Amino acid sequence: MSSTLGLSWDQHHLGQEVQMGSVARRSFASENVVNRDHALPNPSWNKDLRLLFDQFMRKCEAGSWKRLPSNNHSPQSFQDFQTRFVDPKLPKEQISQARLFTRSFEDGLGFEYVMFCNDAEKRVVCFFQAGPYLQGAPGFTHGGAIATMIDATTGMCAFRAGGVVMTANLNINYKRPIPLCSVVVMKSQIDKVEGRKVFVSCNVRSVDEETLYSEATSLFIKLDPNKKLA
Ligand SMILES: CCCCCCCC(=O)SCCNC(=O)CCNC(=O)[C@H](O)C(C)(C)COP(=O)(O)OP(=O)(O)OC[C@H]1O[C@@H](n2cnc3c(N)ncnc32)[C@H](O)[C@@H]1OP(=O)(O)O
Repeated sequence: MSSTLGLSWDQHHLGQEVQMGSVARRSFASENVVNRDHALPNPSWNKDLRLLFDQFMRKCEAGSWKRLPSNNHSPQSFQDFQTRFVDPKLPKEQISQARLFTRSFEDGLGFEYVMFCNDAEKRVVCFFQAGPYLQGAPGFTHGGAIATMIDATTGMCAFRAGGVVMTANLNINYKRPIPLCSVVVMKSQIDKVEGRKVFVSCNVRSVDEETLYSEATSLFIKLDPNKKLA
């Protein structure tokens, strides 16, 4: 598959590391939204996801890896992005409705995941549990959902290395179908940076690493602060 997917920095991470379990309450338009950190265990996480999470939290204590928090919306970063790259005359109403696609499902139904980064090695690892609403072929995860998570993971990798980027190209080889509700390990790394181009690769494997589900390469472009996107 070759596609151009994804605004590939996660406007909700933006390099902020927050305390585990922290909950920020924001008044947003007329509604109050509990904007919690979704990259923490919840009752829908299966044993594999919890084990991987615990294993990497121990690596975080050792110092080389960092857990990346993840909220479903962030008015401030949205606004910063819009001010820098988007025509300010575009309608603002939709901002209050905006949610990060991958965090828009109820717990356990869609994308359950946590990412960890190792900035020194320019790597990001994502542990992803595909919920039942992500079905494609019966019993298996939809290819678009897999592409979304590859885009999110490689995008985070590019963002950590290069700042605000967008996906210009994403190529995926789907080698084995991913059983629905299973956990997979997505490992991404920066291959090279040429000017504004950031090349990232990614593989998706089973928890025991025996099965290679997908392989991907992505090209991200660092946004030019002097160019508007729209
Ligand atoms: C957690 C993650 C959240 C994910 C949220 C998902 C949100 C979304 O789905 S929306 C995002 C989907 N992606 C997009 O919409 C991007 C659309 N594309 C664009 O806006 C532009 O093409 C953009 C910003 C990528 C690059 O534009 P621009 O800054 O003008 O760069 P441009 O000058 O054309 O190119 C820069 C260099 O990259 C190269 N390049 C650009 N695109 C490509 C490409 N597809 N393939 C190869 N090279 C490319 C150019 O040739 C040029 O190279 P060089 O410097 O050697 O001449």
